[in-house]
Amino acid sequence: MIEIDNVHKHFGTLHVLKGVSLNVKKGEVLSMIGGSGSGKSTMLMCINGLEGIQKGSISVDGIDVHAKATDLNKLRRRIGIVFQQWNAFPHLTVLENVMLAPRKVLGKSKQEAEAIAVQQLGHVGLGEKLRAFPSRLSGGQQQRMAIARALAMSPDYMLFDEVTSALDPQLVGEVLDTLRMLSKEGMTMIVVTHEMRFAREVSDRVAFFCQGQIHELGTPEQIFDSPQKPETADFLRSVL
Ligand SMILES: Nc1ncnc2c1ncn2[C@@H]1O[C@H](COP(=O)(O)OP(=O)(O)OP(=O)(O)O)[C@@H](O)[C@H]1O
Repeated sequence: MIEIDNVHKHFGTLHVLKGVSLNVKKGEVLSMIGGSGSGKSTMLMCINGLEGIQKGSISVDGIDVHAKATDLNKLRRRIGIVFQQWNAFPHLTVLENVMLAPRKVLGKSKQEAEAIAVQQLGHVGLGEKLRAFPSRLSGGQQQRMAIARALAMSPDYMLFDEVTSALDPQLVGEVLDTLRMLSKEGMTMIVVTHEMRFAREVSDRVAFFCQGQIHELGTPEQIFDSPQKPETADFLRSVL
C-alpha cells in the first residue's frame, strides 16, 4: 500500500503540493487528472523519492520513502516509473536496453537478464523487435519498450507520468492497451494522464488535482458523472 499523508512540497518559494493525502491499495489503479501545473507529476516524483518533501510523509508498504535510513535504491526497485519519453541507449538493441536493469541493478546473469527481457518484451507485444535498434521503433513501440524495461525489475508498483502525451494520436491506443493489460493482471498503478477516457474506463479511483491539492477523489463514475466541486466540473468541461 502507498500511504501519502499531508504532503507539502516546495520548489524554492513555489508551494507545489499543499497537503496531499491519499492511500493506494495493492491492485488498485489510481488516475491523477488535473490542469497543467497542478502538481501531478511532482506527486509521482515524491512517491519514489526522486523529489524530497518538506512536510508530511509517504510510505510504501510501511517504508518511509523520505526517512534518512531508507535505502532509496532498494525501494525504487519495487516502484517502476515510466515517463513521457525515455531515451534508450541508441547503440544497444531493444533487447539489450531492457536487459540492462536486471543485469546491472538486480545483478542477474546475462542469461537470466536476457530471459527476463525477452519475456517482458513479449508481454508488451514487442517480441518481434528484440534485435531492432530503438531508433527504428515507432513512438508507441518505444513507450512499450520503456514499460518492458520497468517491468523487467519485477516491480510491485508502477507509476506512469503522461506516457502518451508525446505520441501521435494514432499511437496512443497501443500504449493505453498495455496499461489496460497490466491493470487486468492486478498491477498496482498510479497513472498521471490527460486521457480522460482511459481514466474513466481503467481506474478504480480518480484524483482530481487543482493547485497542489486533491480537490476531489472518487470512482470514475463519481468524478466524471457527478463531480461535487465546481472546479472539477469546470476542468472536465474544458477537456471533454
Ligand atoms: N524541478 C522543478 N523546479 C522548479 N519548479 C518545478 C519543478 N518541477 C515542477 N515545477 C513546478 O511545479 C509546478 C507543478 O508542476 P507539475 O509538473 O507537478 O504539474 P503537473 O500537474 O504534472 O502539470 P502537467 O500536466 O503540465 O505536466 C509547476 O508550476 C512547475 O513549473
